[in-house]
Amino acid sequence: MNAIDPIHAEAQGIRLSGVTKSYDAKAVTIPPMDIEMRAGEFTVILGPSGCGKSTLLQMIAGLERVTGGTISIGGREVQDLEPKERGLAMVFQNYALYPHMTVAQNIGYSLRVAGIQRAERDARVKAVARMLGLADFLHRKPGQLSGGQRQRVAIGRAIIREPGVLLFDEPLSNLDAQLRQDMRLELAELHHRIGATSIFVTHDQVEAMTLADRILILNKGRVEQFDTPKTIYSRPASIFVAKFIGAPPMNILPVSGDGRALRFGNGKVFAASPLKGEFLLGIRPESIVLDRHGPIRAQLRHREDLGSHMILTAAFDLVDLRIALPFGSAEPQQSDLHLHFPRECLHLFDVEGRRIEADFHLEYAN
Ligand SMILES: Nc1ncnc2c1ncn2[C@@H]1O[C@H](COP(=O)(O)OP(=O)(O)OP(=O)(O)O)[C@@H](O)[C@H]1O
Repeated sequence: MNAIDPIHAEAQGIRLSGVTKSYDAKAVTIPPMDIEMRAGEFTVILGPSGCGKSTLLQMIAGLERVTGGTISIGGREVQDLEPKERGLAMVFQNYALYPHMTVAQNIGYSLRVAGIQRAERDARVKAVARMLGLADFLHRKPGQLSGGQRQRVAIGRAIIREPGVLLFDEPLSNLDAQLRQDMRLELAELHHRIGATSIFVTHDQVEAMTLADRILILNKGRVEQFDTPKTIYSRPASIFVAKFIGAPPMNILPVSGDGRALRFGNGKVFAASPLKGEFLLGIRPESIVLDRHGPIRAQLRHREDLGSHMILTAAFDLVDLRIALPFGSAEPQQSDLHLHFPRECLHLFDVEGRRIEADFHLEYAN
């Protein structure tokens, strides 16, 4: 133990090979999955309700059995081991604290079970409590704490044994918006201090973008993309990812290519490109530029002022375009909008919704 960071874990890498899960013979919840999380990495699992986030986390934790495949932690196969034999700890959404025990007893519980001497236990409980800002509450019962303090106790209880892997299942979802934000920052800092490999399940894309080294996006149990927040945002691997990250979601426009150009907007806008067939072009609302000389025309239908920014909805060709304007931008004075789509902000997908890297540039026909 070192004097500044009393809790420091030996981080363990995690590897899933061909892991599958079926709760019953009729449906496959997780088709074969191969992923690897590096030692010390912070992975956020993100996806819509029912996509299998908790199932995946619980298989790693050992609370659900795998139907097939292997899970290794630190190079050791664990899929047949009990949760307590896997060298990990878990923090849940409902804190599951012992109500009759004090904060100190809750945090130190696993050390007591492990037969660690009182003096050492007390010293470690105090160190963890200091780290989590709980030093003044050690003698209180969970019922005398706020939601955020209770969640810190649950985290303290998880980290005190210095697990190589920490698993979080929506730990912040019961907290109000301000507390969520504070706890998010605390968790990020804690992760850096402890150094454990962390896996965090959430519905919240802001949590995912701010906490993760890499985000694992699941769709019906399949991995859509597993990459850094920056890459997920700037080079989404599919329309599913493109629309899942970012609010309002990315605009998607049908385009068709004749081998020389991709045309959209009644053929008035085209992209010189050798692609042939039907495609989908994506542009984020915040990437569209209002520009008096912009060659793309759209009809303003609706505006929503959100304080920090404004969202315009405008009819373009057969779709409604969403346009996000930062706070302080000049508001359009008429319903006839002139827009510009910067080339570097355009994404191209095939009709199945998979990203295509293609060389093209926009041109306009008058
Ligand atoms: N014990 C179970 N028995 C049968 N089916 C289950 C069981 N647990 C989960 N499922 C099913 O497996 C699928 C994935 O569920 P899971 O809870 O992993 O999703 P999730 O992404 O965590 O969802 P949410 O975000 O709503 O918590 C769902 O279709 C769910 O109905």
